[in-house]
Order: sequence, then C-alpha cells, then structure tokens
Amino acid sequence: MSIVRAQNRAFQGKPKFSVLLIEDQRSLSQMAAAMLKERWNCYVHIATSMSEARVALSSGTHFFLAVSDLHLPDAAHGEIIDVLHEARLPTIAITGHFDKELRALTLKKGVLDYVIKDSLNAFEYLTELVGRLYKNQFIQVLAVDDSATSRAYLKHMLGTQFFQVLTAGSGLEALKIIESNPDIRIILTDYNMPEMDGFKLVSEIRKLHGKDRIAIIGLSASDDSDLSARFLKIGANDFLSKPFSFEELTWRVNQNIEMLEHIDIIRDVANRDFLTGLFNRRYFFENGAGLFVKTYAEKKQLVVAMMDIDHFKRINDTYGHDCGDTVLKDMAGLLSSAHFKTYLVARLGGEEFAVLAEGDSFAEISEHFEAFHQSVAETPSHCDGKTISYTISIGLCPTRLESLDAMLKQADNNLYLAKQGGRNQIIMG
Ligand SMILES: Nc1nc2c(ncn2[C@@H]2O[C@H](COP(=O)(O)OP(=O)(O)OP(=O)(O)O)[C@@H](O)[C@H]2O)c(=O)[nH]1
Repeated sequence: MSIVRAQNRAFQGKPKFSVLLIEDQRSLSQMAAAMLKERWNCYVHIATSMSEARVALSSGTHFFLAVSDLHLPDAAHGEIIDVLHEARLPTIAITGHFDKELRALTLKKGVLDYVIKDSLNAFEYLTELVGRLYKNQFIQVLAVDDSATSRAYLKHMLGTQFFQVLTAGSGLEALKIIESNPDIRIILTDYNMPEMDGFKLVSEIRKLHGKDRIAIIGLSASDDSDLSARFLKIGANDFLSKPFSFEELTWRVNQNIEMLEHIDIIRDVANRDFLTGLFNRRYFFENGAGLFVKTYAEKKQLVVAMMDIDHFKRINDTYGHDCGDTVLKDMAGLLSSAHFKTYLVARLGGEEFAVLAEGDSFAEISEHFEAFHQSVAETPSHCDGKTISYTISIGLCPTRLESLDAMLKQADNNLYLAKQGGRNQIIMG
C-alpha cells in the first residue's frame, strides 16, 4: 500500500471539515472541489462570486477555511480578502500570477498562503496544503529562543498554520516542556542562548528522542557558515538562517512534519494487522518480551491470554469470507475496548488473538475475562442483513512465569483444553 493510500485510509471516518471555495471559473472550482473531497473526505461549498460567498458566510456553516480567487466578477481587486478577514475565516488565496505587491498585501491581510493557478500542479499543492493545515491543528511545535521578540514571531507564524505552539526561553525550560509534553513533534531552536546553546539542547534531546520521533530545526542569525553543518551533525534534521521568510519557515516545518508522518505510516503498516488495525504477530513478539521485563521491574502482575473464535471456518462457510472479516473486526473492536488494563493486544493470525494484560488476583482476572467472554457472546456481528452470533475460547496464564514464552505456552495449552472441553469457555491456571 502506498503512503498516499495509507494516508487516505487514515482520513476515512475522521470528522469531516468544510471548505468554502470561492472561484468564478466553474471548471477550476469543480476540479479543485473534486480533488479536495477525494483526498480529504471533506465538504466543499462552492461560491462563484463575492455575493455568494457572503451568503455562505452567513449561513451558519462552520468553515475550516476558505480558498478564494482574488479576482471575482463582483470584486475584481481582491476585496473578497477583506470580507473573509472580517469574517475571521483563515484563507488561502488563488491567483493567476505572482507579483510581489500581491504577496505582501495578502500576507498582511492574514492570508495563510497563496497558490498560483498556472497548472494542475497548483491544485495538487492546494489540496495537500488544505489537508496539511487541517492536520496541523493536532500537532505540537516547540519554539526555543531567548529573545522574546523571536519567540513571539515564531509563535505567530506557526499559529497561522494552525499548529499548537509552545515556547521556551532557554534550553533548560525546553527540556522540561518536552518531558511533560510527549506529543511534541517539531522543535525549532535558536543557537545563541545563555546557559545552554542550541547544540547542547539538540544533543540532550537526541539522548531520548530519535530523528524519527521529533524533528529539530536549528535557527541562527550568525554569519558562521559552519553552524548549519554542526547543527545537522549533532542531530538536527534541518537548519534555517535568520532572517527567514514566512514561506521558508512554513515550508521547512511542513516538510519535516510530513517526513515524520511518512515514517509513522510506514511503521504502522509494518506493525499492524491490515484487517483489524490491531498489532500484528511480528510486533507482538518483538515487543512482548520488553513488556514482560518492564512490568516485572514495575512490580506489575502480568496475565497472558490466548483467544480463538469458535468454529470460525463455519462462519466463513455459512456467511461468506467478507462476513468472516466483519466478525474478526468486531472481535478486535471488543478487545480494544475491553474493561481491563491491556498492555498489548494483537491478532496473531487467522482467528487467533493474544493479550498481555494486568491482573492482581485470580478473582480479579477471572472476573475481567469472564465479563469479556460474555460480552463477545452478547454482541453479535451484523453483515449483509444477517446477525452472526459467535463465541470464543480463552486460555489464560494468570501468574508470572520465568519468560513470556513460557507464559504463552501455558496460555496456549489452556486454549487447547478449552477447545477440547467443548469451546466457549475459559481455562486458567
Ligand atoms: N474471513 C477470514 N477468514 C480467515 C482469515 N484468516 C483465516 N481465516 C479462516 O479461519 C478459519 C480457521 O479455521 P480452523 O482453524 O479450522 O478453526 P475453527 O473453524 O475456528 O475451529 P476451532 O478453532 O476448532 O473452533 C479457516 O477457514 C481460515 O480460512 C481472515 O483474515 N478472514
């Protein structure tokens, strides 16, 4: 599966957002709308003039942003930008040609970006930009600079791109913020700061977070051309010389966040089962042993469960393979929302699932798994207008043994006994 397809898949089912597209050339508006809908699963409202845009703005629809041509039949000189500005609607401008004055004017009026509609490429850029801005809302960025003015500038510029922006006035403050905000994905850091310079900060961050987790962009106003090389060698992903333009800043930040997203997607594709979205066998065995050790160090009780849907072949044979898939997905959903603390849930293959969970006493473990076992029996799947009831067998290893392998073996033996004993039951001990 390509990255783009994986990203598209990630967007299906997410809350939709609405875009107000203001463009008088019907062929262009329809192409842009089709591309936006196809790529991001969003609503697009098309207005062909400023007066239609005004109607849309007063309709009560919550638009995420506007994409607007600057030259409309009833507003030939960019007046629409003022209307959108007044309505406080973030806007991407589209225009037939680039000119310096236009750029300055639009940026001054709070336009997020501008697109020159000279090719199909421009519409691809626009489509990516809209999705990028939507996703930015969920991304934390940290700007580190001892100059309050620079921090305010970075905060403002990144804020216009919808990022959640945190700021720090020193390296030490930055390290504290990073520790308490594990979701930070991008850090911009100045070089010249008292106490801890940018190099030291980068090397401290890299002790804990790899380049594939947090991207760091070094910043400096120094003329020293070695700075960028040293920033990169010490672990920064990128470098920007001050002063930088708005476009340079947003382009670099967006490039870096996209790189991280691509890595996340590749990692997800490698670690997750495509059908159910649960972790796959490979991930389970690569990470299970580490969890076994970690929970031991934290003095947590560990339970290993092996589960298998009963007579699953019959379900496939009776209702068809697609309905079998629906049952597998529903079972995965029930496991993911189980009312006990799970450390790791995986589909090991076919209709077999494995769970590492917390459990303090036999009584508590038994209660949790009994409740889960019953919830499966009481929650049939629905497919092709049919209701499919099914049951599962569970084998448990409720006490910590010398290794995860030993626990898995015991859970598997108990699962075998559960099947031999007539299925639809839990065997533990
Ligand atoms: N729909 C669907 N079926 C699958 C998938 N992976 C494996 N299967 C089917 O799962 C069935 C497993 O059947 P068996 O191993 O005989 O087990 P069972 O019918 O569940 O019987 P017991 O485990 O003994 O209760 C086979 O028919 C496989 O083709 C899948 O991803 N989707």
